[in-house]
Amino acid sequence: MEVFKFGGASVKDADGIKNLGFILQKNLDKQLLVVISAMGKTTNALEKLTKSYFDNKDDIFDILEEIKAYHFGVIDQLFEDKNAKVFDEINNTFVEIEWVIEDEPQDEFNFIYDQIVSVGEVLSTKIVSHYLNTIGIKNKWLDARSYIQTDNTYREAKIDWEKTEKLIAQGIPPILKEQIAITQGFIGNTSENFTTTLGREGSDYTASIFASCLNASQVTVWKDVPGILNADPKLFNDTQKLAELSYAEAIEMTYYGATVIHPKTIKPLQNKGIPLFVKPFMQPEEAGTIIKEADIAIQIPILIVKQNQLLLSISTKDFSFITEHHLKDLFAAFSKVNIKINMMQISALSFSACFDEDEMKFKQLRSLIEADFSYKYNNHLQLVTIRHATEDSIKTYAQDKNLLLEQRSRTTAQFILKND
Ligand SMILES: Nc1ncnc2c1ncn2[C@@H]1O[C@H](COP(=O)(O)OP(=O)(O)O)[C@@H](O)[C@H]1O
Ligand SMILES: N[C@@H](CC(=O)OP(=O)(O)O)C(=O)O
Repeated sequence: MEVFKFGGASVKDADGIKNLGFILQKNLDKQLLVVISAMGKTTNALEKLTKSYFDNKDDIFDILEEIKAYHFGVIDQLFEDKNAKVFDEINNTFVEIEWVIEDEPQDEFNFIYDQIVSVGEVLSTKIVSHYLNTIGIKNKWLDARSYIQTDNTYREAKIDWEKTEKLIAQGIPPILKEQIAITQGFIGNTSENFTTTLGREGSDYTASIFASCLNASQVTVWKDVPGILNADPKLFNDTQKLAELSYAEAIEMTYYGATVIHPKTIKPLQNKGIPLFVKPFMQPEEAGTIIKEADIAIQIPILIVKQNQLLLSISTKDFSFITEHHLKDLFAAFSKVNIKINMMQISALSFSACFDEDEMKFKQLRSLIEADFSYKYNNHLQLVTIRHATEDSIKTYAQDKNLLLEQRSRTTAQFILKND
């Protein structure tokens, strides 16, 4: 069997959903499980709605109406029969949000976030499933929450692999023998039956979880790019496609911040030796990129840019050396507030760490360290990583820029730059 994953960009409008149908039509000879994200920028809009609800703002119903209008606009274009069941089903799905926002917020933000934001994937999969039925592609809509079991770390839920594997391996193969399965990316379920989400852009990871538990022969993620390129085409011209990548290189790229695939996606596939294809949904016949176990020499520099970085420089209050004892306390503080360090450097008198800007977490971190340490920081920075860097690539992307910190290893050069 195979797993396909369609992201938000591929199902952002009626034409996108028709194109998905076209791709599936060409793959009806396979046993297929299809994972789908929320349509277009729906997750961002639901995030905005959740914040507005939590902050008791007045614009909450306007935001909801906008999300509704977008979804009903798409189904209006897809379904000629205005009495089709899908209209009622989508309406009822929105009622789930209305129930939540009817009362004042009582629960913590992350819990509420997951109950509301998860609805985006429920909506998109219901629409796609009904549409496929109308064009004669027999399919079964599955609630991913009946399979993907997690802990209760809301917004960043951890998979309970044992339970998940059992549910998927027992429940799904008989369905795939009969028809295509359509399910949601990004969402899971706790043992108390509450909805969780796996972290932004987590649908790629969902595809990988299903594939691993079903021992799929391959996974294809359908994207708005020709495959994995040596840089984000939204930021750079003249990018080149990488036809093949090793699992290790793909893990490194996503670790350093290449957003084309969710960082947690590759490992479960690598463990089972399942190849991952990244293909363009607009040119489905194209080869795209294959990620697999192989020794693949990379011939060109790969460029990864992370925006909105904060560089924090920490010293002891009496300007004594930074010792392992200090580092132990500092790492404990970073870990406690859940800040992931993207790059760090230690000198005699200071410890510097670069991480994604997050006002709330940074405030918590400062309150943990300021009794023992003094600090200064710069924000709105860029972290540029060049894998397989050449002198030319370093000259082009880092030299003559406002450089705050750099680090180089045999394969990777990293630069923290101040935006001009
Ligand atoms: N190295 C890269 N190669 C290709 N695309 C990249 C790369 N780095 C970042 N991207 C971005 O990833 C986007 C596709 O990923 P994403 O938007 O998460 O897809 P989806 O949500 O549809 O699954 C592209 O539009 C591109 O801007
Ligand atoms: N809809 C979720 C999950 C996801 O993976 O979406 P996409 O496949 O469009 O990146 C998000 O936007 O975070």
